[in-house]
Amino acid sequence: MAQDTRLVEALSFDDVVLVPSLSPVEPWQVDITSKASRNVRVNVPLLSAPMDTVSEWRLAVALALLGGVGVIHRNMPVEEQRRHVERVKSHPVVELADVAVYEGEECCRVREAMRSLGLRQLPIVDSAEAVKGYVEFVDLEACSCGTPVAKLVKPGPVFELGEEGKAVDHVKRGKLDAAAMTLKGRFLGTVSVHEALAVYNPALDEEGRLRVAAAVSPFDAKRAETLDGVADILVSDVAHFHNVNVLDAAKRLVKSLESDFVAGNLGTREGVLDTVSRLEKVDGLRMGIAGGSICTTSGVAGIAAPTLFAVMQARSALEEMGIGLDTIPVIADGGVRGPGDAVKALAAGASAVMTGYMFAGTDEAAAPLVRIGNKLYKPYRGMASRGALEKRYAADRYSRVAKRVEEGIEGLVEYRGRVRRVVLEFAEGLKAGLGYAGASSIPELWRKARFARITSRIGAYTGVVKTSW
Ligand SMILES: NC(=O)c1ccc[n+]([C@@H]2O[C@H](COP(=O)([O-])OP(=O)(O)OC[C@H]3O[C@@H](n4cnc5c(N)ncnc54)[C@H](O)[C@@H]3O)[C@@H](O)[C@H]2O)c1
Repeated sequence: MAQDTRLVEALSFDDVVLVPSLSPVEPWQVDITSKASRNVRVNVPLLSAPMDTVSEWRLAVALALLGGVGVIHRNMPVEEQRRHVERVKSHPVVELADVAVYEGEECCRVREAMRSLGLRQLPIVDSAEAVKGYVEFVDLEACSCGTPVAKLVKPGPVFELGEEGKAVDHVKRGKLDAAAMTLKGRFLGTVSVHEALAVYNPALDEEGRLRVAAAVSPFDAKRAETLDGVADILVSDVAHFHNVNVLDAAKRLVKSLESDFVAGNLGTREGVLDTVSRLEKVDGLRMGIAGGSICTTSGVAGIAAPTLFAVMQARSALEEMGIGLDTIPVIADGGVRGPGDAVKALAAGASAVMTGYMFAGTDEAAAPLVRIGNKLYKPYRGMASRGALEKRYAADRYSRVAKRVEEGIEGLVEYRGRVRRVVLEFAEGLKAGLGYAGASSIPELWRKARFARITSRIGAYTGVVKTSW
């Protein structure tokens, strides 16, 4: 029977798994650096979605310090959006870490990783994350006997080492500035090897400033002009980029742009072919329609391009045009609940994932904390929800009303603390995933990954109520 082209298969994250492969790498050796757009490298392939409960300067700073990129939302006047972008660009690049003390095998791993990354110092911060000093491993060779030698290289009011006798010993036996030791402060705990390393890898531009992106509508030339050259990336933020009017507007818009331009959202191979062939400049593709946890487009309009399917479609289109996945990076946007979904998106051809949900409950997300009973939450809403649309029309006189229907909901997500933990756990999950797939980098994952269809959900997330994370 001839295949009915009116019915294609659109896979989403829960329809597939990646199958394990012979692996030449340990998870901690996996390189997860990637690209957010043609000219913007990231150390963690993670972008925050331009949503008004999520992405403002505070989250964008925290995320860039951790190696990803925040996309400032456009639900505000353009001058205000530009101030958010500038605030990120002018933020000091301080590497954040708590006090780190390493011993034995762990120390050897730190030494190895610090060497490979060319790192020489670990900072000490207070609870407000102000840097109080730097500890340097001056004799890394000493690791094999389990005794890293620490030296304070930038004295300041440091910390009281308290009952952490180990730390005191190391520091005393080392070359820590004695004067600094007597100052009162607070012991701030320890971090794992990976935490210490991840926080040392901020996403920076050529001038050493934090990377940041900003959302724009292709119809809003003034916004794009105001943000061009200030934000590293301008990210198109419309539900249906594959619309003749949107394409025409984007065609005019990109002509004079200096910043990278990411087109989207797109969901199909045809959409990508039309976009890349019509626009002079496409530096990334934002793929996925209706996949988000707060998105109701599929219910309201019967339309969806599930994120995994959309990434696969982009990959076929780029292959058809002979364009490398590394040249026009694909961003998987919508429905990414954690690193497992992200590994699948990357394996399908994405260079990075975009999420609002994973960040919505963090301290740094734009919405205020809400207490209900004895539990803490943060508001989270779709950008096509009633509240978000009302705010947009009120704040932005250039907005046009194209539809009179809501395509998103407003709700609450559980508070989940600092964004640092979310990103570090995410990075560790990715490394584990690539390790299972036998890939030491994302481009290798593109080549090696094998998917399998599954007939029902497997493993965890069934029945057992999680008490952590
Ligand atoms: N990623 C998603 O799945 C998704 C889905 C819905 C909305 N959203 C978000 O919600 C916000 C509002 O999005 P928006 O695009 O609806 O608002 P919008 O009013 O900014 O629409 C922009 C343009 O996109 C085109 N367009 C949008 N929906 C269309 C449709 N159904 N048919 C034909 N053309 C259409 C029209 O030209 C419209 O003028 C944005 O931030 C958007 O990213 C995202």
